[in-house]
Amino acid sequence: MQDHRVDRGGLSIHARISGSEDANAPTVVFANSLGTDLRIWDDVVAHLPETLRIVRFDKRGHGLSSVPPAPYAMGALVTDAEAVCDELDVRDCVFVGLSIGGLIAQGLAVKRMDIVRAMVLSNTAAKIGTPSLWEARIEAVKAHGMDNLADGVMERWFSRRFRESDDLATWRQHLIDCPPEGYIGCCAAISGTDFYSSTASLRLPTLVIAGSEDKATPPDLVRETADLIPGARFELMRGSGHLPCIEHPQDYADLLTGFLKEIGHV
Ligand SMILES: O=C(O)CCC(=O)CC(=O)O
Repeated sequence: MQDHRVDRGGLSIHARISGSEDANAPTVVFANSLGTDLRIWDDVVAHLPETLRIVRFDKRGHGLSSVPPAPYAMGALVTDAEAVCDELDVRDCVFVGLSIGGLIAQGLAVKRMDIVRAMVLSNTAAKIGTPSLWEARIEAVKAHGMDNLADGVMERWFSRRFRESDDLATWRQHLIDCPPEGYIGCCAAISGTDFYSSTASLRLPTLVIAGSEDKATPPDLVRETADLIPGARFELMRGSGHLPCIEHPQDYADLLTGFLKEIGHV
């Protein structure tokens, strides 16, 4: 495993490579969700074929990346992902994006077909929420901090079964540890993003994953985005909330591996 720092004009984006050390190996890139860092993929990565080169990164304002002042533009988040891929010589990858990571995937696929050969859009949509929802979330964080948000977020992130387990505390703490500036910055980026037209123009192999108990991006919303892309396959993970990679990592890895086999990436 190698950690990298990708310079973005004074900002530093933290990236991690695991799996194959061969830069020519088939590559899978993972982009995570709001209020999380690249550790959400740990248990999925452990179940993927060893032949893959796996690249993960913390978007700006999250994990070990820099925290510039909010607000952030979606274009900047997409350019961060592009810079990570260019710096690490990623071409023809399968780009897996969860929630805001899925927005980044859609933006990057439109911009850089040489980088993205296929996408996995997980618990995401072409447009997530409304500007008023995001404005209220931003004001709540400014007024009361991350702790105050945590109970509501856990309800949207996880199924009831998971919320009653001992594992919840770890992920709740990750959310509370997220820098408020980074969280607010990314809320603003989501608020300003509507990819309906550009995503409808995409023609590349796409797997779309939803969680039956996802209250942040419910299955119907996710399916609507799958329907925009001709040939996209929609999969519903039963008993999962917004973060199926944490709740059911083996099943999630199996879905990814099946898709990678279908498109000849493993
Ligand atoms: O998870 C995301 O990236 C955005 C959707 C969201 O707001 C999830 C949550 O409720 O925290």
